Amino acid sequence: MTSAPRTGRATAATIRVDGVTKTYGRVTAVDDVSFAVDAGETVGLFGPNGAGKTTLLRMLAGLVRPTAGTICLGGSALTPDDHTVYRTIGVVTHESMLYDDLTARENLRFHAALHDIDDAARRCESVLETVNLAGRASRRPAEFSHGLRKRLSLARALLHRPDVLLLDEPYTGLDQRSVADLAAVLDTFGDRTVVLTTHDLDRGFDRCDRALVVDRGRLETDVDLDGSSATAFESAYHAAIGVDDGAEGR
Ligand SMILES: Nc1ncnc2c1ncn2[C@@H]1O[C@H](COP(=O)(O)OP(=O)(O)OP(=O)(O)O)[C@@H](O)[C@H]1O
Repeated sequence: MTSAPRTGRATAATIRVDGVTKTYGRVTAVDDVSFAVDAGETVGLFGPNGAGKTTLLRMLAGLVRPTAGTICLGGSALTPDDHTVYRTIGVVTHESMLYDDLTARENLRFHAALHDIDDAARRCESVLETVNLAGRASRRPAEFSHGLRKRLSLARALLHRPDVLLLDEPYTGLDQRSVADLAAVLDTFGDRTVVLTTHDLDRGFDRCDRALVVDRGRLETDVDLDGSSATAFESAYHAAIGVDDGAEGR
């Protein structure tokens, strides 16, 4: 069930992370991590609080610069000055990156203009429909609940039809219905590439093809979830972070 990191696979990797480290002063948030994600894979970054999941995801998104190592997206190295590669990714992080004084529709139109999206007006309406916010398009995100803001952030991330979607804790703060809506949206994302962080072993297991378990900044194991049961994954997860089954909260 536990497989080696897929860095040696023959297929062209959409994402390649090589020897990436991130330090903040004396804190090593991410410690010499390497992995690859193939086109069309959905990969979950799992691990306890402070493991380094968000830092890794933010480095993939170009929001944080690695202290050492390289990250390539679609064969191009992420560099601070080359913004073209960022057009191929959509990001949903804890910071919603929404403008509270614009309506939901205006937020999307603004983002569409930044990305020079063809047929922007129609695309914005289509994405609002996708995330089930068409009826609230004229309202401002300041009036939205956490779940609605998350949906609008997702709409913004999908707008420019990215090849890769990066989601930081997508399930946090969502009710059952919103989780189901998110699943439906991700289903429409089809065979494109998704990397997400989560504490939710069950939902992560349901959604992901692969789990990368991170602890204290290190990549501890790489689990093929398609070939695993939920129970086996849970055991592998707890073994990787060095605690007995059930001892670490979800
Ligand atoms: N901007 C920062 N400045 C200083 N330390 C940071 C910064 N960002 C993260 N860290 C530290 O890096 C380590 C990894 O943090 P990170 O947020 O990546 O973990 P995480 O796995 O996402 O945690 P959680 O599940 O709690 O969100 C932690 O020790 C954290 O305190």
